[in-house]
Amino acid sequence: MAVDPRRASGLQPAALELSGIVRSFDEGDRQLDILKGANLRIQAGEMVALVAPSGTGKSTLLHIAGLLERPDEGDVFLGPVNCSDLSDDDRTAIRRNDIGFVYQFHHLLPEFTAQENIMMPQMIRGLSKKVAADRADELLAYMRLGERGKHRPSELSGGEQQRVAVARAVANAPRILLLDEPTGNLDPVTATYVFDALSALVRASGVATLFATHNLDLAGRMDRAITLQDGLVKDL
Ligand SMILES: Nc1ncnc2c1ncn2[C@@H]1O[C@H](COP(=O)(O)OP(=O)(O)OP(=O)(O)O)[C@@H](O)[C@H]1O
Repeated sequence: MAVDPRRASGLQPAALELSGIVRSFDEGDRQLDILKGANLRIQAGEMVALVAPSGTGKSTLLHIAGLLERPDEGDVFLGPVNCSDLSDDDRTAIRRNDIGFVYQFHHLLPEFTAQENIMMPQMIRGLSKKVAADRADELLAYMRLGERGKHRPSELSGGEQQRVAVARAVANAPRILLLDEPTGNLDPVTATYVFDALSALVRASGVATLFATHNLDLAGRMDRAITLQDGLVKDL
């Protein structure tokens, strides 16, 4: 795997670093320049809120950080590894093993129970059913969902579904956790409850977390908040 020599020596690398990210989209006869050299560093165990108006590029930044898209220019480092140099197969392996995603809508598999949904990414990784089930039960208990493991998503409340989605995202103990409006569909009390459970998990696991939200109360409870302005990351 490609290790960038500039990162392998000297200062401890950030868990996630975006460097000079440029991304544009063609819209008919004009070009939308969404990211124009964005830089961002997140340390292990750090929780960073991304708060910016609709259409400024939050999802685009998360997709690039999560190796779902390649930028037009710039580099994404996970620790010392420059992911820009990697093949699509290597990027997929990193995405599966080292990065967790949570979206506004839970995207749980409807025909499987909460426990099975949390087992799924572990079994795709090659862990045994027993190991995956034990880890799922541990995460369900951590998210205070111990009684809900055998329920299907349709039998859970919105807040419970999102807590299962968080548990699934961290099932493989990722180094990076990316959340795109995970509480956007929840009432404020439930959003706070989901956030509290997530935040305890982040603190306990040391995962580097980037959390896009419009909820300023939640943003204020994270280590720091950033925004996107004119295609660049700025402190909020
Ligand atoms: N694949 C694409 N093709 C063309 N335009 C795109 C594509 N992806 C995003 N865009 C455009 O880029 C801009 C930024 O989109 P993005 O989804 O990143 O914004 P956002 O800040 O996450 O917005 P929201 O808060 O509404 O989810 C929007 O104008 C969007 O229409």
